[in-house]
Amino acid sequence: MSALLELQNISVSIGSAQLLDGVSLRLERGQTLGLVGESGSGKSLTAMAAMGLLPLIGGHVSDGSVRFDGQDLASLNDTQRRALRGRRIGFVTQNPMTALDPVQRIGAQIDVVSRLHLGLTKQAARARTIDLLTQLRIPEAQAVAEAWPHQLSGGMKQRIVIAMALTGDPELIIADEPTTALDVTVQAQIIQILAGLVREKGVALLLITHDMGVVAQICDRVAVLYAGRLAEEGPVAPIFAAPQHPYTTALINCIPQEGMARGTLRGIPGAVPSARQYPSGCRFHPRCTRATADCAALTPPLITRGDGQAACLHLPEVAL
Ligand SMILES: Nc1ncnc2c1ncn2[C@@H]1O[C@H](COP(=O)(O)OP(=O)(O)OP(=O)(O)O)[C@@H](O)[C@H]1O
Repeated sequence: MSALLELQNISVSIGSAQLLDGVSLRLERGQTLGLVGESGSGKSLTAMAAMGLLPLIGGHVSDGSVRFDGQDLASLNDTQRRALRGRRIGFVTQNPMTALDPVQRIGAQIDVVSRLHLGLTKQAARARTIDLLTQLRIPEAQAVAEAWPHQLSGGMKQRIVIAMALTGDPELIIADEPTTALDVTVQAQIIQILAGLVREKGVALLLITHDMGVVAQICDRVAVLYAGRLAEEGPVAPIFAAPQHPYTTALINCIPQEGMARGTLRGIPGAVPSARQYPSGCRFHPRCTRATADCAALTPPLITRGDGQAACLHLPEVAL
């Protein structure tokens, strides 16, 4: 059976800038794939490519293909692509404020999605809205449906956005840093809600995050992006036990350890280069502790390691 979502060697360009270079991902039904990397590594562009949304920002897939349930997105017209989003693919954005209309009551905003995608009557749509809110353990669902967005907390608003993403009964949910705008205590609840949807409804989840701790908690596989290229990809447990790529190691080392004093959060020295100034060879080499002269000259190919792959000229000798 084909994967639910498959990106095969895609490159993405906006104008003359090539922003993604040969990225491949596979996501099976009922699985969670974490897509990680620092800000600017290409996570959001990958998500937009997966949803066929690149034209919105003037971008396009310049090489490779994006397949959903075996179907090449490039072979669909705009109407078909729109039907796919919202119906079979649900999207949860970073900031619930931008996803909700401040001048419409909550219920009306969710109703409209199921009327549009499922063709439900007004009454049936409202019943479905209440059902979805209840499934997301929102107390007093009736009252919340009558509320305005500004009356709800940030965490509650993000649950509403998740409810909207679920209205079409999607097979895939793409969540782009869904907890960034929320308080730390609420972040864990939202992550648990998403993990629950995978467990209970069997949806596939593409979770974009820069939090490796969350990846370790709920993902089956992880894909590590750096400067528009895949650094490493594979099942979570072996990657955390023995990361192959130095960038993955650096990201794992940034996870705050229990008992660590506040303010001692470690970062990776240096910064992700901008797309117009990608270094030659391995794009991570200027920040890499393992780099040699070769790393500045040669582009490392992706090498299969166990059930995963990593792109480094100096992979550890012992595979997983
Ligand atoms: N519309 C655009 N036009 C030009 N360059 C862009 C555009 N969108 C993104 N980029 C560039 O593409 C690269 C990847 O961006 P992307 O937003 O995918 O990163 P990200 O990993 O999602 O970061 P963040 O965590 O900050 O959302 C960056 O160098 C960014 O500056």
